[in-house]
Amino acid sequence: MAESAPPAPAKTQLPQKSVQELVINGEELPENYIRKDGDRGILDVPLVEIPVVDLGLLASSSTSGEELEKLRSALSSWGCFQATNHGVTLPFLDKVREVTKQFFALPMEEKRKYAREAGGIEGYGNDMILSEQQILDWTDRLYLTLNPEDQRKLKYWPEIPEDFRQVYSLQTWDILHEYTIKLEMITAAVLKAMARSLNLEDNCFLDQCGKRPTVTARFNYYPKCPRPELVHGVKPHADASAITVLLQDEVEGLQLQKDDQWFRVPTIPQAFLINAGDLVEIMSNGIFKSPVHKVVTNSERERTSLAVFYLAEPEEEIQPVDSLVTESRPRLYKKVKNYVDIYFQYYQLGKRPIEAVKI
Ligand SMILES: O=C(O)CCC(=O)C(=O)O
Ligand SMILES: [Fe+2]
Repeated sequence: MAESAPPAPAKTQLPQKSVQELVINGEELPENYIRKDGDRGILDVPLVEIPVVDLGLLASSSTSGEELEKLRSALSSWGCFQATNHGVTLPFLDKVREVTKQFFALPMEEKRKYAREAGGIEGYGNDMILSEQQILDWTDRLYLTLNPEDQRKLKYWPEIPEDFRQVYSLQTWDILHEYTIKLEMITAAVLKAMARSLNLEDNCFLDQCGKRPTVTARFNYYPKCPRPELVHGVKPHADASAITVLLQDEVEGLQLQKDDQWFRVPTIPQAFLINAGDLVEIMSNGIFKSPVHKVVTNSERERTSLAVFYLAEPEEEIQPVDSLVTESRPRLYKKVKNYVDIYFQYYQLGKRPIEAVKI
């Protein structure tokens, strides 16, 4: 990154207990989960109809004009869209949802085999503790690197439920591997269409992310919370990715901020919610928005989701595409590499990481 060096990262510490254990033991809400901001009673916000984009139509040149415009408009206003007709069948999506639920339902000693280690990021655990004052999110997670394949840490890939790693139906690939491959195609098609929607060369966003982009998966589990208004499922943030592909279950919880107002995001069983991340906001010189979002929990139902982050190769330089910098639209962001490092350093200070690269 350029001149302004961010502060050194705090060492991640091992969490004492998963949120699930707190719930099982019927413990009082620990102090370090209770929000100190005054923003209470926020569960009942308006539902927003996020634009739905048909990825099949985007791909076909005879029909793509209108769909491209929908994509462009959705990403420049909301920063996200519901992607349908993406080529992944509903039974397969349901299978992914099911193994996610099965994993978090395993006995604690089984899940602990995949526990995150001190100083590490990957594996199973609760919110990563980055600073002492941090208010923890009401969530447990399993965090894995999917790509490049040679960087997978298979010791964190659950063997139970067995579908997670082993044979799915007649194929030799495991579910998560298969899901990774399907998402590779979808993310490439979407990043190309995003470029095309701005009259740019198809590969201009993809190329900036490098030949070996990092792709990570975050399986999120939000146990029921006796006092949902006191905690965050996930506190407000924007993603460090180029794009994020989110698979929600049937329980609502995601909220999106636009013009200082929060909106509930609906769940659509056959759709992915795809959002722009900070890298796309930078590359598009601010035309596409990396939306601030958060998750609220509820006292009646637990919720799971799977977020897949398509990131850049760490050493690749990301910057606004030349032709999007004009006299009327001056360059908004500096050149940046290793954005994930900057991201966590600013996040722990409660700042929006993208501020670090604004000109
Ligand atoms: O659980 C969700 O719906 C969203 C999770 C999320 O924002 C994230 O993992 O970055
Ligand atoms: Fe997110």
